[in-house]
Amino acid sequence: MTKIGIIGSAGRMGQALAAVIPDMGATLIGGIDAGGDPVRLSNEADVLVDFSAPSALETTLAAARAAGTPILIGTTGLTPTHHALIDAAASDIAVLQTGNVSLGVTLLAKLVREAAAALGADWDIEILEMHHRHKVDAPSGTALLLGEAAAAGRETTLAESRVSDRAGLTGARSEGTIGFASLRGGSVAGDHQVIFAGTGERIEIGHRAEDRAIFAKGAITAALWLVGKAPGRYTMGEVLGL
Ligand SMILES: NC(=O)C1=CN([C@@H]2O[C@H](COP(=O)(O)OP(=O)(O)OC[C@H]3O[C@@H](n4cnc5c(N)ncnc54)[C@H](OP(=O)(O)O)[C@@H]3O)[C@@H](O)[C@H]2O)C=CC1
Ligand SMILES: O=C(O)C1=N[C@H](C(=O)O)C[C@H](O)C1
Repeated sequence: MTKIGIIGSAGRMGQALAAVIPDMGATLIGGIDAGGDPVRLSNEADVLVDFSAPSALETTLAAARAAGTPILIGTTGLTPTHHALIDAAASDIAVLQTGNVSLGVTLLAKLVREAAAALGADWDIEILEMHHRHKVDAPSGTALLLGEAAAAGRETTLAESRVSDRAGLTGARSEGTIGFASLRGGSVAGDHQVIFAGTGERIEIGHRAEDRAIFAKGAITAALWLVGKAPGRYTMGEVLGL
């Protein structure tokens, strides 16, 4: 059976992962939290699953590379520097990083890309997300993933079109921008809505996560898929055949 090591094992996602692993033909061989040793875990595991904090990523990737262990990265709040580290690691090991491991959001991203391509820049795109009161990063990794899909549909980048800090006298909306709004409260597992606002009509498509089990199952499916893959950076679309 495939041996899985978890980075962030005592957290909300770590616990959700531990609950699904026995039913997915895998074994949980260990996990670490802040202060834990990723080197030993990387050497013992066939694949690592990371749902922790951005500050953990550099040492985790170094340990995974040294051991030749593939890794699924679900942690959000990553910066361009983290993405550069992931790109570098992908020259030695198989890596899949995504802001959302669910089937539903992976399909939603594809639909958003198609809609953005079909509608053109005079349809304003706004992305609304709501998460539980404990979440520490905003916009969510999923919202950014959906924004990237929308930008790709328009043949541009999110870096060129992102607006996520409206407050005060903002001025009118600039055409072609992609706006973000973040709500926090209660125990919401993760709601995302993409709004295409035209003149006189709107299209709204979205996804609601009702339980973290969908993330845990998606993460383990992806982790098992990564075992034995050549070094490189992979996507959930490739895992799910979408
Ligand atoms: N991609 C996806 O589909 C999903 C992504 N996520 C993301 O996963 C991450 C974790 O979410 P969640 O489980 O709710 O968060 P929690 O705060 O519940 O858990 C985070 C865990 O990571 C541990 N941790 C912190 N720093 C380190 C470190 N340096 N090394 C190892 N472990 C560390 C914490 O340990 P300690 O308490 O000791 O600090 C804690 O146990 C977030 O970034 C979240 O956005 C969540 C769901 C789905
Ligand atoms: O922190 C969470 O809980 C979640 N984080 C991910 C994100 O930032 O999009 C995925 C999911 O929405 C839950």
